[in-house]
Amino acid sequence: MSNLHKALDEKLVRVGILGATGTVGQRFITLLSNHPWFIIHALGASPRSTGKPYAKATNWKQTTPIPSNVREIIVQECKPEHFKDCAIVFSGLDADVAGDIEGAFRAADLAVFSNAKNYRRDPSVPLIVPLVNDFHLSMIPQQQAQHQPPLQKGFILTNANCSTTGLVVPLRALEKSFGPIEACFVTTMQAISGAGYPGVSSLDIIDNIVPYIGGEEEKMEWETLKILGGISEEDGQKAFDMHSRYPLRVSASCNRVPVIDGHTMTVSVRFSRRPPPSPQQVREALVAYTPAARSMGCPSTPVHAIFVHEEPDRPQPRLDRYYQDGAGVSVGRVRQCPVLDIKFVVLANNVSIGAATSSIINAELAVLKGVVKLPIN
Ligand SMILES: NC(=O)C1=CN([C@@H]2O[C@H](COP(=O)(O)OP(=O)(O)OC[C@H]3O[C@@H](n4cnc5c(N)ncnc54)[C@H](OP(=O)(O)O)[C@@H]3O)[C@@H](O)[C@H]2O)C=CC1
Ligand SMILES: N[C@@H](CC(=O)OP(=O)(O)O)C(=O)O
Repeated sequence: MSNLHKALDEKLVRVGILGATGTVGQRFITLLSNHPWFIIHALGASPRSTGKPYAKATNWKQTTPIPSNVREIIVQECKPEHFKDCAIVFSGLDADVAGDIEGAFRAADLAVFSNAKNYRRDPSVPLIVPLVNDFHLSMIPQQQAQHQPPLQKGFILTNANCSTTGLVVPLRALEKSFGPIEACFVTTMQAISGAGYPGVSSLDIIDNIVPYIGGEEEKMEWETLKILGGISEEDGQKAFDMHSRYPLRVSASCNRVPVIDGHTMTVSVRFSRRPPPSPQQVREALVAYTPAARSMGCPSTPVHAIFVHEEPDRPQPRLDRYYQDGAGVSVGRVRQCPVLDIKFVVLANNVSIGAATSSIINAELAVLKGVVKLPIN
């Protein structure tokens, strides 16, 4: 065990949660209330909630009770002064307000780990799915140096759209084993909780499928390229290469289905390599995939980044979304595709690995890599 791991086990790191009362915020609360390194210190939400004890402010929808250590914490306005003692600030803010609030927190030299879409396209902000592209953390010093005035500790790091997250984990595993993928068709069946609370009206979604989620297809199509791309450097300036060295084309079709949690998607891929790998080789590569976060000892990383089902009718959201506490990605039905090369089904828990769990593993990685500055570093 490293000295840093030992120090983290002995002294908990204070963290705050913005948007703590929402769907993603509640998942943060559940996961962080017994985290081995982090302790919840401050909570923020909208003016509707501020000044109230957390238990009164939130409309709790989790299957476990509100943790006793957060029930009485008074919800604050999302202003940096209330979070100045937090080494890490997680954000589950509504995208309508996340841009300004997260920007103000960064300017106050706070480290922000965001679930919102607002900064994902920013060329200085990493978009990190921790089971895939942890090395994009190396962009943070440049973001801090370019900020006016330059920052010592503050930055914004985002995680991906929940559907993108489920897609890129198996794609990375396949590219690692078989080289570039040049085309990908993906069709999603997305849970209602993806739209927050109260989200989609029951009259719209019961006995129905809604074949449109605003902005979702575009996000899947470009976020995938930023996440799977490398980082290039010219004249001392780093830039995300958007998978441009081996162009990948993604076509996404997104649907809302009457499932509470867990985004399912069907995926077909074409590899550059000829002949392409067989379904059995693909299965083996997915099972063998071990992200750096696991080898580095990030405590929230799942044992199996990808669990491959052999049964012909899995994964299913109701049965598989809480496996490994929702932290891994489930894959099944790996088989030949008569149009592209290989097709399979993916299930990812949108609120866990698709949101809060990814943010938390990103923060664990940032601590271990010294990107989050702690007195114990
Ligand atoms: N749900 C999911 O599966 C995923 C969501 N995301 C993203 O995560 C973020 C949160 O989503 P989700 O939890 O579903 O959304 P919710 O609508 O459930 O929660 C939104 C949160 O933002 C707070 N908020 C709203 N307005 C303000 C304001 N003016 N000032 C401060 N806080 C405010 C709310 O506080 P209050 O309760 O006081 O109104 C609440 O805590 C969004 O950006 C979303 O796009 C990303 C991936 C997956
Ligand atoms: N739009 C996603 C959830 C979400 O909020 O995505 P994003 O963080 O990319 O806006 C869904 O409906 O399932």
